[in-house]
Amino acid sequence: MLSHPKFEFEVYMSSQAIDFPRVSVIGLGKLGAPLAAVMANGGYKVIGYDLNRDFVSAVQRGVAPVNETGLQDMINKVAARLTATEKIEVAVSNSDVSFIIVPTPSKPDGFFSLDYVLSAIEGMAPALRAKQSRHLIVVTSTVMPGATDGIIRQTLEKATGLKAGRDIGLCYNPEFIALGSVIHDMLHPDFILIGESDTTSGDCLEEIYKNTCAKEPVFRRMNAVNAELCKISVNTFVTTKITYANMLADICDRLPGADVDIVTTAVGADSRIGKKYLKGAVGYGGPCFPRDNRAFAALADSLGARSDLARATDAMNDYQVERLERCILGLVGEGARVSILGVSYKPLTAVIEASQGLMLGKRLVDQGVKVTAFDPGVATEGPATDGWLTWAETLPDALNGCDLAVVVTPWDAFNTLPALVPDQSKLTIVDPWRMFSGSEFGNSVTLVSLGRGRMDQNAL
Ligand SMILES: NC(=O)c1ccc[n+]([C@@H]2O[C@H](COP(=O)([O-])OP(=O)(O)OC[C@H]3O[C@@H](n4cnc5c(N)ncnc54)[C@H](O)[C@@H]3O)[C@@H](O)[C@H]2O)c1
Ligand SMILES: O=c1ccn([C@@H]2O[C@H](COP(=O)(O)OP(=O)(O)O[C@H]3O[C@H](CO)[C@@H](O)[C@H](O)[C@H]3O)[C@@H](O)[C@H]2O)c(=O)[nH]1
Repeated sequence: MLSHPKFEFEVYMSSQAIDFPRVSVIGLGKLGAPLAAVMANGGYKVIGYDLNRDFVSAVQRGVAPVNETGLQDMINKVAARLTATEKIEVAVSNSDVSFIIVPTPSKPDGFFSLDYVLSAIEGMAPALRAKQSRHLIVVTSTVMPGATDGIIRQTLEKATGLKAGRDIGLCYNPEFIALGSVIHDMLHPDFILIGESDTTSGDCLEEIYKNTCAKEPVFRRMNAVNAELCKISVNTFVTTKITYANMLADICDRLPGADVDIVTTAVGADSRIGKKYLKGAVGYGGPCFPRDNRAFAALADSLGARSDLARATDAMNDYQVERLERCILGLVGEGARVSILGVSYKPLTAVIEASQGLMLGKRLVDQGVKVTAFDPGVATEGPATDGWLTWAETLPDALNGCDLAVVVTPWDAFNTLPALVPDQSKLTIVDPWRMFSGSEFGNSVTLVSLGRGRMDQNAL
């Protein structure tokens, strides 16, 4: 269902196996499964472990346990070096380095929970205690600043009787990957972030990445708390940048003659700012970005520091759904039929966590609008919405009989819209990503491009 662009990982595949260190990956989910494959691709012998037996069985059979671009192709190539086990002690005793990549869900106070990480460490402890050689534990899950050298270290030392940094290595080593391009991002990282308990552990990780990345990456090595703060800072900074572009788009909506793309293209040409993640459109979603500013603010609160910027970014991101809703309600009346095109949080993924499309749909339904949704990447039965939403199986079905369609996720598939809209039907298309210029559609279609000032401000 999802299109899989080809990445050039084939040419980097190590031709010979590297006997040492052997790698285990604890948690074979959206991040862990690709990491296991990339480590095997770099030449390492890799053994995976997951509580989910289906994932273990999939890896044992050479099948990708999660849907990620290029993952199955890579698993096919590295099958001889990649295996999995249902026993955590087998994973630990057959490896020298363990990457822990289990969930760290947000708690109501904004902090990330360590329950899964600590439970994984406790599960590993008997096998770690029994080992004759020094093991390296690498926490890859996103954790709060202070966690690795705090409760994680204490739990590890208590459960194993080993001293971290002396008898056993402990590193924090988060990945900067985006879903849909995880393998590409792992092979071509901007930098590798290592928070280390000791130089030997940091050196070991550095050596691993020299073999697994497509070319020698930039390394940033530091203590764990700096690395933890760095990870969450990258995400909060980038979300603030996206939000800045969205704020400009909102202003441009209301400013006749203004065009947010022209403004952000020029602003992004300043090398201090840069053009990436500067598209004024809809709010950001997904499993990572929306929670990071809340965690950052919670951290600042706990320390007595101010976090106005993180809170403002979070609040402004919430406002983006309201902005879209207001625009749509200004264009259609109660009882109208609105189609939401795209509920995945971005193209090329089926993930619907913090989906702008679903949040918009709920708000519109609450206002008496009849809402249908379609997404090229989400299963045809649609997400569980307790029936408040009608799910269309195809794009033509979604357009059939609707008064307004809004492109919330800019899937390439929506470029076919002009060819699908029947000439005679009256339809308004709201285009926050400015995929269309207007000339593609016949006279029966009203195109509302957000982020471009219009003389008609009724819809805003
Ligand atoms: N997905 C991303 O884009 C992304 C990016 C950067 C960082 N992260 C971070 O990586 C971590 C994992 O995220 P994910 O998206 O891979 O999650 P996921 O839910 O897709 O996968 C986690 C896996 O861990 C397994 N698991 C849970 N407890 C376990 C245990 N005790 N032992 C073994 N396996 C266990 C689960 O069964 C699951 O398969 C989180 O901290 C997340 O914040 C994710
Ligand atoms: O100019 C942009 C770029 C992205 N987005 C939105 O931002 C969200 C996140 O997109 P993306 O960064 O592609 O995906 P994620 O998989 O969420 O990855 C982010 O979150 C991960 C988990 O922390 C980090 O590892 C990555 O570096 C970080 O990019 C999506 O809703 C996008 O639509 C925008 O709104 N405007």
